[in-house]
Amino acid sequence: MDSSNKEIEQHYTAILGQLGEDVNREGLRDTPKRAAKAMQYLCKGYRQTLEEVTNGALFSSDNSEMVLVRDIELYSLCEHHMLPFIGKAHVAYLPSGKVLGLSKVARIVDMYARRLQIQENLTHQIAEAVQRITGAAGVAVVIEAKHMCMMMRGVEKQNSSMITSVMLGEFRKNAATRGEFLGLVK
Ligand SMILES: Nc1nc2c(ncn2[C@@H]2O[C@H](COP(=O)(O)OP(=O)(O)OP(=O)(O)O)[C@@H](O)[C@H]2O)c(=O)[nH]1
Ligand SMILES: [Zn+2]
Repeated sequence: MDSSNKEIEQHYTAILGQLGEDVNREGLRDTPKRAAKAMQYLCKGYRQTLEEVTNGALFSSDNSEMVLVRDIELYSLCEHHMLPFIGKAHVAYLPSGKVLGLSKVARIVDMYARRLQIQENLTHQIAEAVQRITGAAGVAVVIEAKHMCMMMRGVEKQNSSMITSVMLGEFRKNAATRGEFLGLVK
């Protein structure tokens, strides 16, 4: 990690120079190092696994009613521009013998958000991971986010947001279950 940080740092120095900056001025002296560290943090999901972030926090339960964790804040980077998209995720599942530690749902969201993403794939990856780790009868994920690449540049639309959803298992098959979920996250 240290040697790759050093390399990223050197690339940032070159980029700053190419952008017309004086890379030796005081305010920028440590900027390549800080930027490399920040980018490593924003992409730390590449170095995590589902097993690691859930840490075995899976508990036996007879409850088969919907578990919903809503309004999980989310910071990711779009893979097209490497600019942030920011929003919230709602994640629900129908337990089938096992429930997941509450915080682990948010940790799963973060693990996939802290990579270069498009929102559709992020939504899908979270749903598949929750399904895989819990063996749930169904999983639903909705993400609503604003993309800086659409706001700060490009088409420059400040008020649009993107909503994506993935429904697996019972949430896909059963309109009433899906309706209950959508009603709760509205
Ligand atoms: N579907 C989807 N598109 C995204 C996401 N994030 C960014 N984009 C879009 O990716 C597209 C890339 O289009 P290009 O034409 O290759 O790139 P560009 O010239 O920078 O496009 P503009 O943003 O329209 O200026 C743009 O339409 C972005 O809005 C995402 O999460 N999902
Ligand atoms: Zn983008």
